[in-house]
Amino acid sequence: MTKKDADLLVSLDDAGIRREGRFLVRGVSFDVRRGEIVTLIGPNGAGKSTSAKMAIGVFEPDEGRVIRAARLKIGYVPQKLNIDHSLPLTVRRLMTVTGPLPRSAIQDALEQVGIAHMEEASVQTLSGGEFQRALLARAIARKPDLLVLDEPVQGVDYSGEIALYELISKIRDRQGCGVLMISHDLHVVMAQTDTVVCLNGHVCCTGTPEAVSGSEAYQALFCARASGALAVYRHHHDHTHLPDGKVRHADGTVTEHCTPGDGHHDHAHEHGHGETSHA
Ligand SMILES: Nc1ncnc2c1ncn2[C@@H]1O[C@H](COP(=O)(O)OP(=O)(O)OP(=O)(O)O)[C@@H](O)[C@H]1O
Repeated sequence: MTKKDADLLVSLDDAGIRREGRFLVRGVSFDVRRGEIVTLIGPNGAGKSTSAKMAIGVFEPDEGRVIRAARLKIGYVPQKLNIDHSLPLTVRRLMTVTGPLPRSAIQDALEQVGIAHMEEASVQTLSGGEFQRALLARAIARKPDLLVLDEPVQGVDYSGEIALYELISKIRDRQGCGVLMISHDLHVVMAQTDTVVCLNGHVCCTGTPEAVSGSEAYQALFCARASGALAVYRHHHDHTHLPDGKVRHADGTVTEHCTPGDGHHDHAHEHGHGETSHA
């Protein structure tokens, strides 16, 4: 990597993907370092999965650059996993479908995610939360440098979501890996995230979520979401997305779209994410 940073795992610099004559995403820049949790948020179709796939090398950028650390080991939890439900598949087998693993590595990974007792269970019988844990175990079993999770809380209830994000944070602490997560929703991931990248076809804003300290603040966050109130995090904007999809710039001009050149305010302000017209 050219960036002089021993902990840097992956770096996207103004990266974009073009398909059929249009950009799915462009102007995407962010870094993931060892020990850091970076969360991509944004509405459906915002380009979160596409950006994550650029980060891990599934897609090569059509513009800009993506650099990865040499010999980077990646553990990936995809958004969807098509499992043929007519075939019996145990959790242990799920762990090894993409390659062999020593039994001790399987057991250690299942233990880390809290389902060691389910090694012989059939995948079809797992609850949503248990299934996500099994996928997580599969991704961490080979001790990746970078763990990439596309919507890790699908099919998981509310308290299960919090438990899963806490688990991901624990895995980061224990394995010292970097984590790139995708979420629809900042509110629940907020407490476990170091950096948030808000996407809407491009990077709208990047920032550090407010530190959530102690159980009281954590509760407040939980209630804030339940009541439809807005979580607060810091970021910088120099343009506003209007409800009709147009973009109002700092100088008051309105354009059909934003451009990768759209930067950020030079002063921080607090912003309720639910209020932006990204969604
Ligand atoms: N291979 C492709 N060819 C053409 N369009 C694509 C391709 N892959 C994705 N898209 C489109 O690119 C846009 C971004 O998709 P992407 O899956 O990255 O969004 P996302 O933010 O992850 O959305 P979601 O929250 O719904 O998963 C969408 O409009 C999608 O339909």
